[in-house]
Formats: sequence, C-alpha cells, structure tokens
Amino acid sequence: MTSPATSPATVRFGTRRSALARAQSGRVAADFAAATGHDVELVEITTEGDVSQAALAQIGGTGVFVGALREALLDGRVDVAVHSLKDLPTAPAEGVALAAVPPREDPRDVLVARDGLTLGELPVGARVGTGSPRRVAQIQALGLGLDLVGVRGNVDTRIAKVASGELDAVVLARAGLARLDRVADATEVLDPIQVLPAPGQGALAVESRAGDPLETELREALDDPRSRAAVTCERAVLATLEAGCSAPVGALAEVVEGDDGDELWVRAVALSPDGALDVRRSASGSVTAAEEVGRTLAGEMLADGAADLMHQTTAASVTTTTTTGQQQ
Ligand SMILES: NCc1[nH]cc(CCC(=O)O)c1CC(=O)O
Repeated sequence: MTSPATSPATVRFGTRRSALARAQSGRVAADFAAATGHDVELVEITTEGDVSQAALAQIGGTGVFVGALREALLDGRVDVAVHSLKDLPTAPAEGVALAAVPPREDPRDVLVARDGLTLGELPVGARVGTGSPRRVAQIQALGLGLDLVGVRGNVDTRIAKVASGELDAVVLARAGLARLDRVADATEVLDPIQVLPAPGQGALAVESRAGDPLETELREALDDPRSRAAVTCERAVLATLEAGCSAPVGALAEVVEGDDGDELWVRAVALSPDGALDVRRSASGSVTAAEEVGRTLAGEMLADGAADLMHQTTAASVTTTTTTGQQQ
C-alpha cells in the first residue's frame, strides 16, 4: 500500500500511531487505492492523546485525537484524515469535509473476561476495567455489584490487564477487536438492550479538505449511505443532548427494510454517572431525515430530564431518585 516514490498523484492518508489507528487507516487507504487506482501512502501523526498519560477527560476528551490529524490535513501534510467516528466532536470543523463513512463494523461493546466469563457470571466485586462513563453507568445500572475501574491505553494494554490478573475483565468496542483480528478474545458481546454503544461506534470518518476534488472521489469510492445515515442520527442525539463524547450517553441507529423501503430505527439512553437513573427512548423514521429523527428523539429525552441526569453528581442522584428518575 505504500508506494516507494511519492508522485504528485500519491494520496497521503494521515493516521495516529496506535495499532488500531494504523489498521483502520491502512484498510481505508487500501480500499481507496483498489477502487481508484491511486497510489496511497500512510503518514503517522502523533497526537496529544497518544503522548499524554493524563486522563482523557482532563485534556479535553477524545477530541484531542482528532485535532492533530485535522491540522495536518488543513496545512497540507496529508490529503485525507481517518478517525474513529465516535471520537469526533459533534461540532463541525471549518474547512474539513466528512467525505466518506465506509460500511460500519458491528457497533456493539464486548466483554473480555478471565476464564471465558460473561458479565452475569462475574462474581460480586469483580474488577471490570473501562475508562468510559457511558460503559460505567450502563454496567452499574445492571446492579451486578461489579467494581468499575478506570483504565487507559490501547486495546492490547487493556486486554493485557486481564491476562495478568490485574483486572477480571475489560469492556471494549467489538469493532476495535475486529480491526486488530482479536475478536476471539471477546467472551461476550453485550446486547444493546443492556449496553448501548457510543454514538458512531464501529464507524470510521474519512475527512478531506472541504472542496478538494478528492472529497468526491473518496465519497464515490468509500461512502456507505446507510452507515452515514445511522451515525448522522446518533450524532444528532448526542449534539442535541449537548453531551460530549465522554458523557454517559448511548445511541444506536440501524437501517432496516420496511414495507416502503429503508427505515431508520434508533434507540438512545442518557444516564446519571452512577447509572442509578436513566432516560431511554426509541424512534423510527425516514433514512433521509436521519438528523431530524435523532434531534427529535433527544428533544423528548431532554423533556424527560436527560440533561439533569447527565450532570448529576453521585450524591445528587441519590436525593433526586424519586423525582426525576426513569429507571427501567
Ligand atoms: N475510545 C477509544 C476508541 N475509539 C474507537 C475505538 C474502537 C473502534 C470504534 O469504536 O470504531 C476505541 C476503543 C474502544 O472503545 O474500545
């Protein structure tokens, strides 16, 4: 996929340095090369999120992964930026076009546990690693008495904490394992009825400079309109809730065949950080109105008190359980 001599026609794909990012960008670049005949090249860009050991929340959320790649795109060091779509802030970026959303991987979360265990088989007090407030809240809500432990680091590092016995289990995106050929490490795929994935999980964002002729080429070669509609809907939920990528919000939209053609189905949840309270909603609508469907759904969730939930501290959630909660 890397061409030895850089000709003007070589399209440079920016990637973060992690194994997952390189696998994702490498696949997208290879697919683009196969579809168009362009020479392609991967260019590694180091981001603040890769070098900082601080908790992601303290350095501005997962948006830190995205900013450095976009900078490289805008100043011409690369022609295309590939991100995990769930890491993109919902606010649009000036000068940057979402040229393609390739076909999405299975968006669900998985458990990687010792001894092949499932969530329900883990004993009370078992140590389960995740750095995601969304996963923490939804797993706490199951009432299993698990001890949720914050973890950072790449997929390998997290799984290694189970192998070493430091943790009993970790929760990860199935898509990340799939892209690293490690799905076999998963001991349970978490049902979205219990744990809804992050908006955009399992999908990639392929960005170009806005108006660059490459934008059209990338769309034609790589874009999957159904995947794009689903993530557009999910991100509209997130944006309307005014929740960042680290908020305890899950959303999953799926395109299903209805009597009159494709239909969009979406489920969403907003939780208090401790999972004690939640607001859950679902809706269906036209694929062509994906953003509107998501916005309307989130509007209903806000009317049900979703904003208060997400910003609660643990103490506050205890005192307001009977008044604002919709525990289901
Ligand atoms: N939070 C970081 C991150 N960003 C994207 C993925 C996985 C791939 C994806 O969801 O598309 C992961 C790891 C994880 O959540 O396990």
